[in-house]
Amino acid sequence: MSKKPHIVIIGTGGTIAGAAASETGGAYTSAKMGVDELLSVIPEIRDLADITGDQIASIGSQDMDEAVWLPLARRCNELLAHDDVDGVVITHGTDTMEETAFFLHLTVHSPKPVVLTGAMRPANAHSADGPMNLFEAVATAVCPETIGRGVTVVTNDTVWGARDVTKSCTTAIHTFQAPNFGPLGHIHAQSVEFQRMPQRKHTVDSEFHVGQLEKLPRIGIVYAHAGGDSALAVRAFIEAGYDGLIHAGFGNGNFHKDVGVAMEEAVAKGMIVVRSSRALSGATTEAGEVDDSKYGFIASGLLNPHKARILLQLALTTTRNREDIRQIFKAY
Ligand SMILES: NC(=O)CC[C@H](N)C(=O)O
Repeated sequence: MSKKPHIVIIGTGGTIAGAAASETGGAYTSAKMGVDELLSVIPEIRDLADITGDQIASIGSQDMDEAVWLPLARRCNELLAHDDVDGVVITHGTDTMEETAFFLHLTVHSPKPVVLTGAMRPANAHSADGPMNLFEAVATAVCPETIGRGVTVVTNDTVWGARDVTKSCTTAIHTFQAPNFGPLGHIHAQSVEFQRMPQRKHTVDSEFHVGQLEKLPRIGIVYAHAGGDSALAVRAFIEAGYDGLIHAGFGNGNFHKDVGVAMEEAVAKGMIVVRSSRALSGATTEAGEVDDSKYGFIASGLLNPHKARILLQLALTTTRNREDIRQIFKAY
């Protein structure tokens, strides 16, 4: 009999490890169960792989930040460098799962699978989605075809690419979607079928290294709405000495004229200003109503505001040159 793959499951918390007061719903608390307890609900996972559990945090992912991201990326790099580790599965709250996935997509330097999963229903709820999601995440991590596809998210029988996936619904178990391209693949009866590869640079081709980094550049996000009040938020970030700013704009990254003035002030102070969109799909393009070359802004392309923030944070660890950063937004 051939040796089973070795998968490390890293726990971070979230609803998948959450406990509700009642099995039929209602209030609950995230991050109550450790990896071993999760595994005890689905012993069949051990038929797929030899599993080692590792707990790096126990939080609701609304509290996720660089204090967890940096050690998590280092831990993944460390583990995957070992010949006897075939992949990593990370259990995570769903609120910021897409951000952690994209951060790792750009900072883990291995072709081996890194698969994030979570749940919308607490572990002790009826029809909890966590056990099947965890089982399918491990099935994806042991699948040889997952190698080289970058960091993935597995939920609801579906494999999503870290760059594309977003939480689209506040409560439904089919919350994860990739509005522009759809999933990378599907899972049926433990077998994973892929349809496509991510095209942009990631993992082994990434130039971003978290090595000894203790913190990330400070980037604020400002949300567009009818009226120009967000100019106040832009100026608050300028005064706080932030390194950059993402504008979650209207449609193709448009901004109210008063907010545009404040964004130009940010550029004049040396901040990098990226235009993204509050729309759910489509790219923020350079050739729209805004001429970025006139303002010194950068367009985020298909990255939503919170993923554009991560790419800008990492870009600023390598360069402060606006044109270089513009090229980074075209490459990743
Ligand atoms: N469904 C969830 O995982 C959301 C729970 C929690 N807010 C988290 O993201 O960790």
